[in-house]
Amino acid sequence: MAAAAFLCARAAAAALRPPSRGLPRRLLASRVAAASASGEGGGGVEFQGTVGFLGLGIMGAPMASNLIKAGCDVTVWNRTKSKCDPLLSLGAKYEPSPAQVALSCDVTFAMLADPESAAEVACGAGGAAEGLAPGKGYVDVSTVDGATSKLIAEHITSTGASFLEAPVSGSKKPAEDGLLIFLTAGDESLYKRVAPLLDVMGKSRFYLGDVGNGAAMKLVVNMVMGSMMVSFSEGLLLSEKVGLDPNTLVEVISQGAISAPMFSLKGPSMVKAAYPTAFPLQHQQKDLRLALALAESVSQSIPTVAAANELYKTAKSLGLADHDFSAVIEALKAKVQSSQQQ
Ligand SMILES: NC(=O)C1=CN([C@@H]2O[C@H](COP(=O)(O)OP(=O)(O)OC[C@H]3O[C@@H](n4cnc5c(N)ncnc54)[C@H](OP(=O)(O)O)[C@@H]3O)[C@@H](O)[C@H]2O)C=CC1
Ligand SMILES: O=CCCC(=O)O
Repeated sequence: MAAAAFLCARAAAAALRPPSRGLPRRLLASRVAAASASGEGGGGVEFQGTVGFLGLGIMGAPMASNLIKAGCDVTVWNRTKSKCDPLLSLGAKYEPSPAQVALSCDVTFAMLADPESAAEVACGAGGAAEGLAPGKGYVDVSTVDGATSKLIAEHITSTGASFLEAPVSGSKKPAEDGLLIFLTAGDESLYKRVAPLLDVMGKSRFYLGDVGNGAAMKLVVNMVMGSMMVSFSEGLLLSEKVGLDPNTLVEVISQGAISAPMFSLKGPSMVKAAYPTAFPLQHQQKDLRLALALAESVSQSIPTVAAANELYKTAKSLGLADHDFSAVIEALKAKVQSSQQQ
């Protein structure tokens, strides 16, 4: 086994020790490094091998970075090559296509924008499937629908490799801090094999059975989140309209039964009409679109989500696709303005 891979195994084992769970990741990473350097850290679960990472956007970059900082031997690829540079500075290797990453690594993770890009990177020309073979694993952590995930699973497993879907709950900051929540489904032995890596990048993980269940869980969580954000936006605007200070509303909400980290985190900047991107609005709208299709597939009506989706679509048409999803409040403002003009 390569020295770096061994270090990764020990780092991951150290990361699994119960007292370390929930610590700020930087502290954990330095603890892991110290444990490795001192020769401490035998026993526990070990990851044996090299790790590929495809897709270095808002989420993929910090996730890959945490693996590197934990001592893993990581090879990266991104469509826009310049986004690989910070990872290369940290010690990552580079390969010029998803196929070559998959060929050179034991397990490859993918964090892509949407179903189309996830399928293209896994199954398209030069895609990961071309580099996979028996004994290798492919873990798709992108948020996609179950049908896309099953399609990718079929391509991957037809090479003899194993497949795990593992979308994440948690945004940019939890990704940086290694505090994501993994919603996994698919090959259980691959799940167990990569568990040490998931524990470097996240604070918890769920194994949900067959491929499609992780995607479904993620879409249900995000449809609730998208509707909550719309309801919160309506409250902020209404409070202002009736002469209240929306900052006080944020504080009142934070102390009561509907308190949510999302409101406390995003409320103050929303009041200032600032939307620094953690979760791009276009991805939230994609998730609502996919959740609506999921609900349709079991003939369930989700009218609140349908209404929220329309607002995110309006926000996109206002040029806010790349802003944080909290910018959906601007679609409401536009609606209020146009109704006042009528
Ligand atoms: N941001 C968040 O808070 C969270 C996001 N997610 C989900 O994670 C996934 C990634 O999100 P995030 O990192 O925020 O998104 P970004 O938009 O920051 O990154 C998207 C990534 O996908 C790549 N990509 C897009 N289209 C293609 C394509 N056609 N071929 C190859 N690569 C492509 C981009 O490459 P390039 O750099 O070249 O554009 C980039 O690496 C999404 O599915 C999202 O829903 C899940 C949890 C939280
Ligand atoms: O998919 C994005 C989720 C963002 C979050 O969980 O805060």
